[in-house]
Amino acid sequence: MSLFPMFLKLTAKPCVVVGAGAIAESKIESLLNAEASVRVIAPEALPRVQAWAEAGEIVWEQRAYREGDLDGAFLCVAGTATAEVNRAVFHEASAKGVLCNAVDDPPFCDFYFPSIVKRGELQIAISTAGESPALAMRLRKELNAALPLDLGEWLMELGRLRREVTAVEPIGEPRKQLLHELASREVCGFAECPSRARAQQHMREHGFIAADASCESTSQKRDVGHPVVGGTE
Ligand SMILES: C[C@@]1(CC(=O)O)C2=NC(=C\c3[nH]c(c(CCC(=O)O)c3CC(=O)O)Cc3[nH]c(c(CC(=O)O)c3CCC(=O)O)/C=C3\N/C(=C\2)[C@@H](CCC(=O)O)[C@]3(C)CC(=O)O)/[C@H]1CCC(=O)O
Ligand SMILES: NC(=O)c1ccc[n+]([C@@H]2O[C@H](COP(=O)([O-])OP(=O)(O)OC[C@H]3O[C@@H](n4cnc5c(N)ncnc54)[C@H](O)[C@@H]3O)[C@@H](O)[C@H]2O)c1
Repeated sequence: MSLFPMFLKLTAKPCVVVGAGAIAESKIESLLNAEASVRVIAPEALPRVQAWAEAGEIVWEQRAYREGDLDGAFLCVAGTATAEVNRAVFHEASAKGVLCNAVDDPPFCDFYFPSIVKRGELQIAISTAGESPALAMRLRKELNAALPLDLGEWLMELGRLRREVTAVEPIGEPRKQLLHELASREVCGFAECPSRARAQQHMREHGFIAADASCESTSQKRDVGHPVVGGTE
């Protein structure tokens, strides 16, 4: 099976989760992390789901699923422990063009949940197309242990630097080459931020900034040092 990988912007998008047990809870959490507008439909909910409802972070409708619940939804998760209910959700979703994941039931999924390695805005999503979720999990742990813990902070700094460069330097080969150079961790990881100095030198040479402009980035003040490798999960 050839799956199409993508990263969705879910902010404020109406998402429905049917079920509020352990499995649904983890899906609700990842939807909330993506700032989705989450509506949960389930007769019973775990304490964390109840707490989200009490805090107004989700809407919980305390009842069984019924047809029509997906009206206006962008995406849904069928996460009850009853395959028939999950499949009914999937069928309504298909009829209405709503993307659906029926947990652990591949024929009734339009999309799969991947294993995720996260460092700030950096996300690596792993899928085996359902061949082996256990392998996806193992690779997630291996990547997590191998990647520097401060990668997210460094990426934020890199993004800031990139915006500075793209604001003044027109699209073209020199800009592209410079951005590749800046994205080299070996360059960016040092306390003196030669990466920023390099960007300034480049922009000076091309007349975008005054010759005496100084470097005011936080990366200059912070000793980023050598990358600390390894997450614990
Ligand atoms: C990645 C992760 C994300 C998440 O769930 O959020 C995820 N499963 C995870 C763990 C996991 N799931 C299972 C085990 C036991 C070991 C094993 O079976 O291998 C473990 C490991 C464990 O729990 O230790 C059982 C299982 N899973 C599926 C079936 C049905 C089937 O295969 O037919 C069965 C058999 C059920 C049964 O026994 O009847 C199906 C799916 N599981 C998927 C995702 C989608 C494909 C992902 C991909 O593309 O690879 C897919 C297709 C649909 C979906 O649910 O989205 C998450 C790891 C998160 C992390 O990194 O921590
Ligand atoms: N718990 C696990 O560790 C685990 C691991 C892998 C797969 N799964 C699978 O994930 C699914 C859900 O597991 P779980 O542990 O979260 O189940 P659970 O029994 O804890 O929770 C089920 C939830 O579904 C709700 N529900 C039941 N009937 C409903 C209906 N008609 N309409 C709406 N909501 C309804 C319940 O109120 C409850 O909130 C199951 O298919 C299970 O096999 C669970």
